[in-house]
Amino acid sequence: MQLTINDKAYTSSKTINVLNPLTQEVVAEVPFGGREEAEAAVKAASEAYVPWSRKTADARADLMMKWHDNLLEEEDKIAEVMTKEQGKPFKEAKGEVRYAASFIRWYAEEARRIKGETIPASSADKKIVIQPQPIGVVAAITPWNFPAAMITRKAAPALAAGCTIVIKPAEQTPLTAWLLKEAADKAGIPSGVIEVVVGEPAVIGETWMKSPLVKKVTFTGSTPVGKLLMSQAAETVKKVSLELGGNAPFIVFKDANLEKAVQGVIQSKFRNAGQTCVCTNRVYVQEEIMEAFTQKLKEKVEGLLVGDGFEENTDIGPLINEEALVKTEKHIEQALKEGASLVTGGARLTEGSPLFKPTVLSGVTDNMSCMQQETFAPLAPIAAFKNEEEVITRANQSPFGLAAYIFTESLSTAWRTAEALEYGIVGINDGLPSAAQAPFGGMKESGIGREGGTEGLYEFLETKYMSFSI
Ligand SMILES: NC(=O)C1=CN([C@@H]2O[C@H](COP(=O)(O)OP(=O)(O)OC[C@H]3O[C@@H](n4cnc5c(N)ncnc54)[C@H](O)[C@@H]3O)[C@@H](O)[C@H]2O)C=CC1
Ligand SMILES: O=C(O)[C@H](O)CS(=O)(=O)O
Repeated sequence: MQLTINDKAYTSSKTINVLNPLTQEVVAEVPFGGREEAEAAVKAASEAYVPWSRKTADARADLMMKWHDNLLEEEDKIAEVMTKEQGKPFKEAKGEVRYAASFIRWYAEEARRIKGETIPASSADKKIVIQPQPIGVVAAITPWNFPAAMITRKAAPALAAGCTIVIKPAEQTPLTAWLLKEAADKAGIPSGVIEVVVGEPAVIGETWMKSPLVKKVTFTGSTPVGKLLMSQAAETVKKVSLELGGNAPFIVFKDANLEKAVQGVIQSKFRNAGQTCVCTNRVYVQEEIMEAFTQKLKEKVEGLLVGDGFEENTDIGPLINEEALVKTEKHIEQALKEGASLVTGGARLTEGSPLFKPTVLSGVTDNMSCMQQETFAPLAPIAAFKNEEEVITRANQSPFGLAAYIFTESLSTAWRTAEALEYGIVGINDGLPSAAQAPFGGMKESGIGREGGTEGLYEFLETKYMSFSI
């Protein structure tokens, strides 16, 4: 695959192999850039910034919609590449392409509604006007788990605001990123407005964080890397948006609709083989319904098909790498050693396989690693709770605060519990709350800022006011 920066081929002679996580086969060999490529991308984005920001909102929006249309036209092609390099089932990959495109559409519409306002001045001879302005060149660093949507969730609001953007995709999934870039080029989005650099994470990251041309950094990935970028941003006081790790509690009250609650666990736990930052990581079930809920969940989980993402009925594909599999095995082993019980699953499909059986543990306690840490795998540990006050306290006992889920048929219970939970996203009888129009993001160490919604647009705008003496 020929990657370019500002329409010029990489100078880096280094390459990496993109591997299929299911088969370990080489999907493609791609150039692996470093400082030179990172600097060239920022230079191109900086040169493209003034012309792009001076286009009318309509002009930017029209080009964005052409990009949107190109993605939908190439849905199958992009999804096929995504399944090959990331492993998610093809049907999920197609859904991700549509989800990714939805951010472009939503922000193309928002571009036309970036408004200022006037403020009544304290004296008759003054007028005060607020004028939102684009922040400038944006640097985005994105993860492997959503190779398309995590790019457009950053690039779409940035372009709508009038910014240009340099993007470093995860080294595991550069091909999807490149297809998005090609679709943008085909839409007529000028060179330099979106630049994609595949290469050394630490080198590219440090180059962009040190560059005075980069005004904003937006990152989705692990909390440790997010903290590093935040510290690097301090040197030039860059604005940061961080979407980091999670540890989502899924709370099932005794009055919950059991069918809905079980379906909610399936949706929020096993999507992308449990490799999403909003995946349920802890299931809390009120003790009165523990037996009925666990049995129903066991039956549903055992109906999930683990296998090759290109098989039509596959529900769960491979984990991204061996490290992820070993972490999952350790979480299960430790829980069982400390008294938890295996309800279903608990191992790889076969010895050494990258496929992990969807697993449910019961009798889990809060001190276990599978409850304390983000497993990022198809593991659902279940713990019992007695009452609302207790479960809220336990659910909040985490340094993370991204997503949480509540299943109950009582509006009062739902409202009280949702308000008390320290999480940026709360699904109430809903296991799939993410949407382009909603401000996605976390509290505490799950991140800073929001992506999606109008809030997501303002992450790429500076607020300026002008005071006129008339
Ligand atoms: N919030 C989310 O959606 C995600 C959370 N995670 C969490 O992170 C854990 C580890 O996953 P990884 O893929 O290893 O995440 P990671 O944070 O290492 O990688 C995410 C992105 O950061 C880049 N990166 C890594 N080190 C960097 C550095 N020093 N400077 C600049 N960029 C750097 C990577 O190349 C990739 O593009 C997962 O198990 C999960 O718990 C991972 C991916 C997405
Ligand atoms: O980072 C993630 O895991 C995604 O943001 C999850 S979602 O947006 O697809 O819900």
